Amino acid sequence: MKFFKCLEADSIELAYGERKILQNIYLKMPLGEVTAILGRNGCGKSSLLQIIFGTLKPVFKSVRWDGRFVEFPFREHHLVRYLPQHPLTPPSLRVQEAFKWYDSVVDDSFGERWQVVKNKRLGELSGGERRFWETLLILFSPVQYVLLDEPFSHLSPIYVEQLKWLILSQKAQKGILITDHLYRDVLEIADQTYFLQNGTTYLLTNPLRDLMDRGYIPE
Ligand SMILES: Nc1ncnc2c1ncn2[C@@H]1O[C@H](COP(=O)(O)OP(=O)(O)OP(=O)(O)O)[C@@H](O)[C@H]1O
Repeated sequence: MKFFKCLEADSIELAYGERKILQNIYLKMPLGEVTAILGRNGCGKSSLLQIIFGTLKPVFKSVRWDGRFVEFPFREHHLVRYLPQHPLTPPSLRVQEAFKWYDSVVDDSFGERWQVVKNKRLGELSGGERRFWETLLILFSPVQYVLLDEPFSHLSPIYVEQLKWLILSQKAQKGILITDHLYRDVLEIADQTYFLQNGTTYLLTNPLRDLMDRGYIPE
């Protein structure tokens, strides 16, 4: 039997003051697969990604890489990078410089769009264009895992399609954790999907049916 390496998030407890946000979490993110988290606004998805990345300190957590407990995953050499919901890069930086800075590789074969955009400053791009290139900055990083928090937000449908294709093209080399409210697009590329509700993760076995039953999408 073959065992695949994986990143695991287990027994996470998070509270903001008296308010419990996360309390019974288990996520298994195999290398070479896309793992998705869906859930209503405010259920704790972004907080969970930050805990897995290591920048948000919860009451308790066990984040393990290949079975080994990792306190600060973002400090581990080439382990993980995180795309937050907010802009990531200084607006004065040129796109090409940002890619160099992150050691992310988009070569000239990526096409005419790279030629057009590479010398522009990130602050000169539209909201959707900036989101697209910042997502690629993380996606093409030389790391084992990328955590993508709402990468489809602000993107027009053609960009969403391209991004889905690019995420799948990176799967051979990486583990990818994604959360986004464009659930149909997420389900299309996910190998497994968890639903986050009342602080607990549920692995979905029949995603569309389960999402209706849990009140995330209408009947
Ligand atoms: N620094 C903070 N202090 C207090 N409460 C917070 C803080 N950050 C987040 N929260 C609360 O914790 C809950 C979870 O927030 P989080 O951003 O993780 O949700 P989310 O599932 O990512 O939401 P969305 O889908 O809207 O992006 C929310 O109710 C939010 O108001």
